[in-house]
Amino acid sequence: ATETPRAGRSNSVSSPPNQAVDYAQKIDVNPPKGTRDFPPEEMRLRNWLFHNFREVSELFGFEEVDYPVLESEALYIRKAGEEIRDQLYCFEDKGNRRVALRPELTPSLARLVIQKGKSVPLPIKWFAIGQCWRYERMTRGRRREHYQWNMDIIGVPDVTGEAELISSIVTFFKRIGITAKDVGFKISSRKVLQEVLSLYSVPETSFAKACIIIDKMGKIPMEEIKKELKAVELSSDAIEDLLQVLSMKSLTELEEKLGGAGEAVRELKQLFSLAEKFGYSEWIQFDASVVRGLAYYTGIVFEGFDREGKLRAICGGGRYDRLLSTFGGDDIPACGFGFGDAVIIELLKERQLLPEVSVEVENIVCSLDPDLQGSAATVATLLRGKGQCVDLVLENKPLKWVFKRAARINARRLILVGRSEWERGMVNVKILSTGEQHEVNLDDLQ
Ligand SMILES: Nc1ccc(Br)nc1
Repeated sequence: ATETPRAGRSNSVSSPPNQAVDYAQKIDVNPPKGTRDFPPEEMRLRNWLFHNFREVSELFGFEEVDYPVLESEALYIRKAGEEIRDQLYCFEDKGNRRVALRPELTPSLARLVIQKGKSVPLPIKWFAIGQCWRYERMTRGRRREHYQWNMDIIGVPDVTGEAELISSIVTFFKRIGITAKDVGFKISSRKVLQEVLSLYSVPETSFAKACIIIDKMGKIPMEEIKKELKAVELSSDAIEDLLQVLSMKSLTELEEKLGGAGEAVRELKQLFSLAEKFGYSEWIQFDASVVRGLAYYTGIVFEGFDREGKLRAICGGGRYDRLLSTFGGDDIPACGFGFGDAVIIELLKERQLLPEVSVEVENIVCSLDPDLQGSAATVATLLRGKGQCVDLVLENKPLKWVFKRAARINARRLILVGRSEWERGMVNVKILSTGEQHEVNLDDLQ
């Protein structure tokens, strides 16, 4: 007898032939398109990743929060042409409410901060790990859900906020074995765009739209970028100037263009200076082409990238000083980032850095005599009471089957409850790695 893995569970208890059964249509056992199951091995890897997200967040003094995966659609109705808006997983519920599966966590955070109002003193430092959704035409075969780790600082206007957030991500990367040779952060500021466009009479409403268009650089042809920028009322001169600035990779170059008096250059210089103090200068670089694809960013923006250039952005974030006021809240400065659960795993695979997350159980307990099943339960409960993990064999199985299961679950010890030993208050303990076996008095078992 072996512990036979079964492709799909056959109906072990067959219904009696004369009983009418409704032959339900065989269901599709795969999860909905674009979504994932997390069977044990994948769940252990996910738990390992989230454990590291949590450990770093707590190391930085952040408190964990969460919000409903279902939110009012109104949280996401932004008119800047964002992909996140086009792919909103939204519908009308049975109460005729327009609702959406959250595509990101930041609007929920803004909603909760406003709800809490003065009852939560500033600065707020919250983190969350939540599943986010998009309705993507499956033609592109991309996922429709992912888990995002977010850290946000509300109420700190200085770039010390952004510097702290980048430090937390660097700390995370170091914890899991990623170095500055593997990844870096491209850093810029939307104030660069703002200061260039301020040289031209560009309507205020064009700014966010222009950012979303520019974020598509490298993803769609440059001619299309220019066409879309013209459509949001940027003149040809403004576009040429903008594209020239966006190609800049040095703060010196930027300062020559914008001068040193503006906020954009001053804040970026301050951030790079703080990076020295935090000790992560080798991880960051100025790159004016970084604007990120969310309309609400107003200042510093950054994204983590893999230096081999094979993968999509690993994480991204920035300052969003206007989001709370656009939701009717006070004018409170804020910054934060989002870090998805997919690209990082691809990167770890690429770098052979995936952790060993095998299942490990301290004890497997079984009785060889059907009359001693209860005694085995007593032994299991005694060990569990001492904090020991026990896999209790719940049916009368041959020893060969027990050994096979013990090997599969990586059990360290096999506790055998046999009649003659039990009558003497003893059990048989076998160390499975060495085969060493000895009798132990139940009172001494630990
Ligand atoms: N916003 C968002 C949601 C879900 C996935 Br997968 N990617 C991006």
